[in-house]
Amino acid sequence: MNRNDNPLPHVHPLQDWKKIPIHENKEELVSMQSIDSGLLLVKPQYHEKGIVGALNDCYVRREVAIMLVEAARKLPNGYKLMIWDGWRPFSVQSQLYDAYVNQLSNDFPEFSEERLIESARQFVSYPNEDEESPAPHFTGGAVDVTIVDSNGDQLQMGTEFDEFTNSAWTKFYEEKNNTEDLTEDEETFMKNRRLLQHVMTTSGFTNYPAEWWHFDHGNQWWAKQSNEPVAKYGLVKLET
Ligand SMILES: C[C@@H](N)C(=O)N[C@H](C)C(=O)O
Ligand SMILES: [Zn+2]
Repeated sequence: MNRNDNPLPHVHPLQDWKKIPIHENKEELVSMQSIDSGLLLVKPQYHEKGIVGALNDCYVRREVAIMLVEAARKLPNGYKLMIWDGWRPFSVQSQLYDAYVNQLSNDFPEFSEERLIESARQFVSYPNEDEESPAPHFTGGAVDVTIVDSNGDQLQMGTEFDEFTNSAWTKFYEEKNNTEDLTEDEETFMKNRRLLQHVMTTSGFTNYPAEWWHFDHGNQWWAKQSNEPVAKYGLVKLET
């Protein structure tokens, strides 16, 4: 990351989500590889990147799996939803968090400890295993996804997965469009993000505003964004 791509705003876009009570409904985690809808592609990114402990599959709560198929059905003919990540082991979340804090502290040595942590948590959740406020990917209710077209190509969204820059903010191109003319490519990124937002949010997911690829259902981030008084998914472990 270069200094002109400072990860600002450095505040977490969701506030006070930790106070939302969790009434755990004990739905099981299901393997996305085992779902044969013909509409989903499972490409576990952290396994592909060689992160130790990352699974070669994506697991989500049962209802979330059903909702992902529903979202994929809303795509144009031949398009598929690509699932990059779902439930995460503690070791994977910790490695992602530590690596990003280290990267930020190298790139921005002048940052105070507080600013470093705030900036890091904008893009990678602290690996909190507290029952009252678990990291979203510990609940089986968080997914990282994109769209693949009928040629098997990923739609261009303007950033790669886990590119932690301002342009990863879901509304980045919408806001740019309000103040200047977008290039043809930028128009495409904006429209592709709109399509992903549409199929996911009309299927019951909420989007995390700092990442166009991250969606939630049932956990505290979802409850916060959809004004639900309680969350239904808390900390869950994968039975092996
Ligand atoms: C690391 C990235 N893919 C992601 O999922 N970020 C959110 C904020 C998280 O770690 O919970
Ligand atoms: Zn995510």
